[in-house]
This record gives sequence, C-alpha cells and structure tokens, in this order.
Amino acid sequence: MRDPSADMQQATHPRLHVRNAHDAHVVFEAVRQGFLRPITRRLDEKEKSVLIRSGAVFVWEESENASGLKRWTDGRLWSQSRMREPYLFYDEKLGDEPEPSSFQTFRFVNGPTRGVASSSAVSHQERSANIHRGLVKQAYSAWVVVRPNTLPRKWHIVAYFIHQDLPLIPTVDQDICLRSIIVPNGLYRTGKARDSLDEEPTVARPLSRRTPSGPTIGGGGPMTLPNQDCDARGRKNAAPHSPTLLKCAEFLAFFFTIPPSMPLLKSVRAFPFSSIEARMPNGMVRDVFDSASISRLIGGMGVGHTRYPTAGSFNNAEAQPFYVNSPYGIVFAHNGNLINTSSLLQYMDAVAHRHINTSSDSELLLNIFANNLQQTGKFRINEEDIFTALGGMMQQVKGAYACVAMLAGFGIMAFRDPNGIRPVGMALRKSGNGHDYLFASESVVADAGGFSEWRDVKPGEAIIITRNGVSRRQVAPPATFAPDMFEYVYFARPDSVLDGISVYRSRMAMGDALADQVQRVLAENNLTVDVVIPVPDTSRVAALNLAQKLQLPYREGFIKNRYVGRTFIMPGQEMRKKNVRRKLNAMALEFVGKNVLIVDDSIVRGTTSKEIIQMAKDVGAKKVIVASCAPPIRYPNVYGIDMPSRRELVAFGRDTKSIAATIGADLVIFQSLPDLIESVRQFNRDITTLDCSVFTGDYVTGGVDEDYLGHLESLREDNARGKAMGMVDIPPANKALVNGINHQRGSNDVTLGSGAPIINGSDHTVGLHNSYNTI
Ligand SMILES: O=P(O)(O)OC[C@H]1O[C@H](OP(=O)(O)OP(=O)(O)O)[C@H](O)[C@@H]1O
Ligand SMILES: NC(=O)CC[C@H](N)C(=O)O
Repeated sequence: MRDPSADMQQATHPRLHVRNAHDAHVVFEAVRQGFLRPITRRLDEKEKSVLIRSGAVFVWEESENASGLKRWTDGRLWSQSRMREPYLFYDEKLGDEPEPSSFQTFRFVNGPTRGVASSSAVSHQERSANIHRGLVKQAYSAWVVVRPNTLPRKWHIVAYFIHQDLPLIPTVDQDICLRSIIVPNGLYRTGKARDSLDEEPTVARPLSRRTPSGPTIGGGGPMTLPNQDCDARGRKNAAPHSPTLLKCAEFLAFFFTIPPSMPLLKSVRAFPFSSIEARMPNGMVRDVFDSASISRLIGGMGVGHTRYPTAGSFNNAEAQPFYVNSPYGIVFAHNGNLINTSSLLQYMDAVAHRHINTSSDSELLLNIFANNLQQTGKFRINEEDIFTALGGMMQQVKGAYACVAMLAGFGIMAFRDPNGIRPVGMALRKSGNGHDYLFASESVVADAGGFSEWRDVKPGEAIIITRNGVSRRQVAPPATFAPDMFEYVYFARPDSVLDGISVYRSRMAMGDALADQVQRVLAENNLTVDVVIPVPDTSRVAALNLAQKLQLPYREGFIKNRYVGRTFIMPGQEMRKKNVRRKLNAMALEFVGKNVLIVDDSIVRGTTSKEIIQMAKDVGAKKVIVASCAPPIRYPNVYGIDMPSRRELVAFGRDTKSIAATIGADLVIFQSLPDLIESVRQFNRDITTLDCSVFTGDYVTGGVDEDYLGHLESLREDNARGKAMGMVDIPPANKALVNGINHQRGSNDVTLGSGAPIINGSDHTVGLHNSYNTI
C-alpha cells in the first residue's frame, strides 16, 4: 500500500527564528544551494494542520504558472498586517480578541530585551499593546536576480511563532548548518512583503471550523535556483574568475575576503555548507568552462589546476585537483614530480593503510600530507598542525613539488619542495578592509587577476591563509635552492617573473649570449647568414635580440596557427610531429635562395627542428643553420617536465655534427651552459644554483641513478605511454595491470608508471591540447 505521507511537503525549516532581512537571506541562500527545500505547491489541508506551528519557516517562489504558487495560504484567519521592518506581522484571530484599533498605544522600550541581535519579532511583541497569545505569522519577500537576461524571481519567506516560545526557537547563528552560509552581496533585493500575502483571500472562520480538504493546486516541481555571480562583497563571485586565470598557469588557489559579520569557522570539519564543488573534465580551459558550468562553483575560496601529466596516465581519474575527505576535506593540486614513489606507496600500504587509487604521484603526495594531518588526532586543527604535517611530509617525499591546497571551511595553503625546483608564489589585492589572496604557479596569473605584491614561496616554505590572516613557516631544513632552468628556457610565460627573475629578460639575455656563440661558430665554418628566423612562439624574444646584436634582418618566416598549442607538451610523438606541420607555415619569400639562421629555444626530441628544416628547404632555403638557446639536452627531466627517456632525446649519444645530420641541418649551434646560466642568474645573484640536470645529468635531490633512469624509461617513454593511452597494442600479458597502479614496479624508487589501464570512463583520446590531436 502506498504511504500517504510520502508526498507530503515539509516546512523549509522546522524551527527557526528569523530576526531580520539577513536571516531571511541566509535561509534563501540555503534553499538556493539546495540544502533546504522550498515549498513548491499549495499546502494541502493535512500539510496545513501538521506543518503550521510555532517555529516553522517556509520559503516559496511566486509564480504566475498554474503549477506554481501565486500566494500563500495556510487556512487560518489573521489580523491586519503590521510592518516591523523588514517583516509584516499578522496575529492569528482567536475569535475572542478585538481587532486592535488604529489608535493603538505602543509600549516603548529602550532596546532589545533579548541577548541576541535585534529581531523584528521581538519588536512586534514590544510594540503591541498586549502580548498576543496565539500564533503570529511574519512574512518577507525578496527579488532574486537569476542570471543576466532573465527576469528576477520573487521569493517569499513565511515564519510562524508564539511569543512565549520565541526565546526558545534557535536563530540562524545557533543552527549548525545555516551559520556557515555566506550570502552573496546584492543577490537578494528586498521586495514588498505585502503583495502576495495581503491578497490572500482570508476566509473568516473560526479555527475549529476548518474547511475540508480541497483539491491541491498545481503539482509543483523543484524551484529553479538562480546562479550566484557575486561574491560576499558584491564583486563577481570568486570562482568564475578561476578559469580565466587558469589559462595563464599550471595551478592556482584563491581566498577572497568574507564579511566579518559571518561567523568564523574554527572547526575544519566539512559542514554541509562547506561542501566542495568540482568541475574537472578533460580539455582546454576555454572549452571546458562555460558560464553555466562555472556558475555553480560558488564560494570564497578554491583551487584550480591544468594538468600536464608527468607521471601516471591521462586517465580522468588523475585529473587534479585531488580530493580526500579525511581528515577535514582536503583539495590538492601539484606541479612537479616525485621520485621515491615506490617506497611511499609501500608506506601508504603497510603503515598508513591508505589506498591509492590511481597511478598519479600527486594522489600519493596528498595522501602523505593527509595522513600526517590525521596523526594530530585532533577534532579541530590549527596552522601549527598543518605546518607540522607538511614538515613531516617534506622529510618523507623526494622530488619536485609546488603545491596548493584547500582545507574545507578553513583556508588555503601553498608549499614548495626544499630545493624549490618548481615555482609557486603568492599575491594579494585590497578588498574593503581586508585582502583577497592568490597562490599561483606563475606571477602572470596575479597580473591577470589584478593582484599585486607577488612574492615567491621559498623552498621548503609553507604559507597558510585563513580568515585570521597569513601564516608562514620554513618547514623543511635548508637545502640547495635550485629552480628549474627549463622554466626560463621554455616553460614559463615570458611575462612572468619567477624567483625575482623576469623570464622575458632572461630570454633576451639568452639571445644576446647566443649571438656571440653564433658569430664565432659561423666564422669557424666560413659561413654567413642572410636572415634570422625564430620558431614561434617561445624563441622569438631571444631571436630578436640575437638578430639585433648581429645586425641581421629578423623575419617571421614561420607563421604560427594560433589554434594549435605547444607541441612539446603534447603526449605522443605522432601527435607532436603532426602538429608541428599544422602549427607552422613557412613563407617561401623569406627563405628562397637564402642562408637562414633558425633560432629555437631548445632542441629536445628534434621533432620541431626536423620538420621545420624540411619545410625551409621545401620552400627554397639555400642553407639552414639552427641555433639553440639551450645546450644539448642529453638527460631526462625527472622533476615535472615530460622528457623521461634518454632514447627519445636527439642529443643523447650524439655530438653536434651528428645532431645536425639527424635533423637535416647544415649546421647546429648550441648555447654553452655557462652562458645560459649567466643569462638567468645575472638578474638574481642570490640564486647560486639552477637545476640543469637535463644538460648535466646532476640531479639536485639525489636518488636518481642509472637503475632509476632505466626503470623510468621503461615506464614512461612514448611507447609505454602510448600503450596506456590505447595508442599502441598492449601484449595480453601486460593487460593484467589493475586499479591504476603499475604492479610492475621493481624495488627501486621510480616515478609512478603509466602502464595503467584507462579506468573510470576516461577518454581514449586526450583532449589536453586542442581538437587537432585526435585527428
Ligand atoms: O625538439 P622538440 O622535441 O620538438 O622540442 C622543442 C620544441 O618544442 C617547443 O615548441 P612548442 O611547439 O612546444 O611551443 P612554443 O610555441 O612555445 O615554442 C620549443 O619551443 C621547441 O620549438
Ligand atoms: N604538472 C602537472 O600538471 C601534474 C604533475 C603530476 N606529476 C601529474 O602527472 O599529475
């Protein structure tokens, strides 16, 4: 038999004292966020008799549709309304009380009599000649701006109470859920409460003679909830900016100020209202975030990440930020690469008893941190506990990691490995009486978001931002500071300043230094060049300086297709090769009959040089000389740049002559390492070391030996990755890899393998770069 109570509506809140407009807005916001339910159809007689009682609160949307609610009906008889800002009050007619005359006398009081913030209901009580014994109804309405180009909706709140009961009814502050709700400024605009209630046809009948059940009007449906596009201070909501800023960087975390009127959450337990919203599909930032998808990302803090996989697979399950629910709820984004993952996995298994579900080193790193935090055993933690957990983590973990994290209801943080290999910094901007904060992998993000006072996180340092302010701590013992040289050569945006060094200026200096080298080698080889041509985009800055210094014409002989991204970071040699051709077009006029000097920032696998040299020759270049701003790259990068296999490097086991022959150049000229280092260091002498391991084979963290490199190659060279991506046939024997973890790891510490199968419904095509990559 069908349970008749199954379809019964419930009060939006069973017991709540709404004191003022703010309280009403908090309840509206809880409804909007889906934590409380609105009333969507007219109350039937049973609902009226059960639900209308002291403390009950109802939210409903006014609608002209037949299925919606036009006005509020509770079947009771009410006095005329009294306005006690911002609510209208109605006393229930008990049948034995005269209607108060319009010459009513009021009791004047010196101030609120309750030990809580002033309340319209208390004021109503104090201004009435007699304390009303029966039920009192209060009503308020507000317009809700749903989204641009849509009509505002009118939301109503109706609350019932009995004066005697009022002091016992919890307020919004006393409600464990509602007290953490943040109401975006300007989202709710006061409407006239009178409209829909006063028009209600009140039938004069005594309480004891209620009408029998009538037909229910309308079936109703879930209330359409508006989007929030303002943050707590009335600016645009924080989260929608993040995709724009993410286009500039690897990761970011932001923390926007929240009005002091909101209670500070001292506990970091994840209340229902500090729930974490996520959007993490595969693809370009501009494609995966449309306005609809980001409008539900609300709140004052968040973490974003654009993944460039350097460990594990391209599985959707490895998309960042990662989340663990215990302790407290942590969201985590990582740039870099760990090198002792094997022993860390054993530790997770045998000691921490935490399951790592993917082959991502970042998931592992997060769990090490979470486990350390868990060990505090505390119900509430503070900054000290976090510093301790991070300090412990830095002892356990080896490799490169620049990270941002968010603790639900608590704040955001950033930290950097003890060698500071990968970059991360912090910026702020003024906001009312406080500041908004941002952590990002590159300073350009701060510029784009209107933040200033960029400050790099120091190696081994952790910074935590909460509503209490900013706390910093050196959590790891001092180690050699060695930022990755490749950030300056290729990776970072030229308009970023990393560790006090302008990437743009360093690239200019690389061009200057390379000019001297070119002049010398050309003379040695009895060669002259007619024109300098950059390989867009990265090398342009250096090439222009080189041309100016050598007083040679500079021509943009290759035009870049702006819809094809960076080829070097594409996964798979076929994809990279195809896209070089798609990306660059040689203009014959600039090449024909000339000795051209093509300047590139680096030659890694030689994919680009090989293709463009052929293109230059195809359009009639006489001689093609290639100059590289970086020395020959002969060693893998194990710190977060995806060149894990020596065999794939064109300079591995080759001298300059043989490199030239392999890529088809008449001559290749490389920058010397001392010149490259000087090009960067001259802008910040405090940096004594740069990680140049790809040129030298010296790895600043230690722990990288021949065994490690050999194993890394077997896991992550293109062929192995191709298998993981379904691009290469996997021998049946190897298909036994389960759970995203590569069980073939040996006892050596290695970067997590990519031999993982594609799980969790991830794409077999990698949408990381652009739509061309699947063609
Ligand atoms: O020798 P390779 O393995 O080809 O790698 C080096 C090339 O890759 C990069 O270009 P990319 O297309 O990634 O980006 P860019 O537009 O920033 O120069 C880099 O600028 C070199 O041209
Ligand atoms: N740099 C990144 O975007 C992510 C690095 C991390 N090692 C991963 O492969 O997920």
